[in-house]
Amino acid sequence: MDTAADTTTQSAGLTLPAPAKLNRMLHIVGRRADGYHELQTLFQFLDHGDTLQLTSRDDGHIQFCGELGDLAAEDNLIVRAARLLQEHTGTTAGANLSLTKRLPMGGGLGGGSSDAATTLAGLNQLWSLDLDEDQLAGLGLSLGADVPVFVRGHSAWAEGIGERLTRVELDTPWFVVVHPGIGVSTPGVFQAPELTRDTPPITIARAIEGGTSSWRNDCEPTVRQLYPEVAQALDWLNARAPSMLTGTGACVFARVTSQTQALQLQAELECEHPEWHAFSARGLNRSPLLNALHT
Ligand SMILES: C[C@](O)(CO)[C@H](O)COP(=O)(O)OP(=O)(O)OC[C@H]1O[C@@H](n2ccc(N)nc2=O)[C@H](O)[C@@H]1O
Ligand SMILES: Nc1ncnc2c1ncn2[C@@H]1O[C@H](COP(=O)(O)OP(=O)(O)OP(=O)(O)O)[C@@H](O)[C@H]1O
Repeated sequence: MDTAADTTTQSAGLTLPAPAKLNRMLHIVGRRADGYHELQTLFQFLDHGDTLQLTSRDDGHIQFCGELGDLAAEDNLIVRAARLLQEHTGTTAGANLSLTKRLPMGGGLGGGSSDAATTLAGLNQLWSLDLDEDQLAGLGLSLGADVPVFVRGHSAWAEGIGERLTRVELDTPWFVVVHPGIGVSTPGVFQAPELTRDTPPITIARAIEGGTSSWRNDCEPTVRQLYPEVAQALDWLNARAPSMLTGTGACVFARVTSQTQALQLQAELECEHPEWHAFSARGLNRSPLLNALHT
């Protein structure tokens, strides 16, 4: 039994958050030749998300443990991020990666992208690789367009397919986030003929000066049409507080004025709609990942 080695590995471990994101607004301003859509969006983090435990091992093996349904290891963004870092740096180190999954998969909260970013940043530290933020964000982009914002860890205005980022400061209200218990297909939404793809581009200043009451998500009308459960959740929330879709859904979120109001709304919702899942969380302009890495 290799107790001494286990103890050493344990003491070198890290426990890090992989927070959710919200798209506080999302405009589709065009479509590229490869079919991907050009977006303008405001990203903000939530103080709610997954937790990843990372410990180093010296046999080069990447061992994952966690509940991700029937997702194959080669599709798991955590495993892919770890292998990408190994290939890029040539390190001989391996890792045990253990995930506590709280964010619904494919919910528009960016859980998979956030897990990947936490893996990149955590292993960079654990393996003493010394890659800088730009290098990690570049690697992250090859895993998914939403990964760089989680690596950089600041609220951001994003353009392109979401990879051109400008840091911003947004209001940080409480939110009630609701998953209406169904899965939304992101490719399906982006392929829908009725999707609005020609919103005129605006400047960051105009987006921010317009304020929360002017923010909307161009995917919302299409998602409402394709998924009546999302429409029902939005209508229920909108009757009580200003509410929107995040990403392509399925999650929707209500902006409220206090934690008390958030918890009251969540309790009312859980009573009337036990088939939906809800949580309350506060908006953050700095990701809890940055705080955890720099303490
Ligand atoms: C819409 C956002 O939620 C905004 O944060 C994200 O950009 C979506 O990111 P995601 O869920 O990681 O989605 P991806 O796995 O990158 O894309 C799934 C599919 O959606 C379509 N897609 C996605 C993003 C984008 N800007 N244009 C697209 O047309 C593409 O067909 C792509 O194959
Ligand atoms: N570690 C992971 N956690 C969650 N999903 C993962 C992971 N690795 C790969 N995936 C795949 O990525 C898909 C999208 O996951 P994710 O939870 O990031 O979606 P999302 O919340 O809709 O993100 P976005 O807002 O970027 O669209 C999942 O349906 C799943 O197939």
